[in-house]
Amino acid sequence: MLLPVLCGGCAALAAVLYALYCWIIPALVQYNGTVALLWHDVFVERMLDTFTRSTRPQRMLKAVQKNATRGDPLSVISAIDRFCRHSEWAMNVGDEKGTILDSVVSEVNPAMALELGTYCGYSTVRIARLLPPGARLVTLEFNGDYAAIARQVIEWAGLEDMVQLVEGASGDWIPRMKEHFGVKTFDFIFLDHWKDRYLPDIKLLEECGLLRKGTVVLADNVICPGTPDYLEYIRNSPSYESNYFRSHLEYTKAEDGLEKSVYVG
Ligand SMILES: C[S@@+](CC[C@H](N)C(=O)[O-])C[C@H]1O[C@@H](n2cnc3c(N)ncnc32)[C@H](O)[C@@H]1O
Ligand SMILES: [Mg+2]
Repeated sequence: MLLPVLCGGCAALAAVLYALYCWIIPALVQYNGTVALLWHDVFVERMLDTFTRSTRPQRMLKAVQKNATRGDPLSVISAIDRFCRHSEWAMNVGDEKGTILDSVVSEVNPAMALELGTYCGYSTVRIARLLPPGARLVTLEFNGDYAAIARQVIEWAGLEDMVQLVEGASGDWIPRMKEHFGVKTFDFIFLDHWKDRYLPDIKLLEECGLLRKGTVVLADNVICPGTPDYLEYIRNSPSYESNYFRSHLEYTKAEDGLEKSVYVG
């Protein structure tokens, strides 16, 4: 009498677990940004780091060394995108938002560009490959392990001559930009570091006189994880003309986007 009930219970539990594993978790991870970040950035990354005794940036670098051609930035970008779509998600701006980034960089054609948040150098390579001859990109990363990987990725792409990768925190380095790099103002700035730093750092860039009339500031992840205080400021300040580019969180179908803001003085 008890056996059929127990077997029925086990079958129902197995069906629920199967549905969770095959449909519910994958759908949540694809369409819900918060779940996606928790799943990929906390759960999966920690598990893979433990099992492989390596880090995600190290695994990404290996994918570049195995699949990309030295001196060919596009092949580096493709190798990273393939790794992130088929092996492991990572917090690069990604292929979908990357095409928006490309079009803004091409439109601005900056002689002097700044990136806050290098990680493994994916967006650095995307930006640097589009710069005109003689242009420079300064990119800031405060995590020494990420910076070491990014240097190798940038070198693999053959772009080391136009990129200055600085290891340090934005709050410390922005006030030293003029004196240290001989920068007058930036033509293009890509904000993609921790989201609670967007607002203090744009204000710091203003205070330090690093923006000129026409400087274009492009901010990633303004919806997911989200930068509400920055959006409130940049959209309501008379010093900027601001537009939202709707897209998706890197390598998922959850909504995210880029905010392009032109400094008008
Ligand atoms: C989202 S990742 C950058 C991704 C990269 N832009 C890309 O698309 O390939 C953010 C990076 O910013 C770095 N970061 C966060 N806050 C920072 C700060 N205040 N100064 C410098 N680096 C920072 C983090 O260590 C992390 O590597
Ligand atoms: Mg980002």
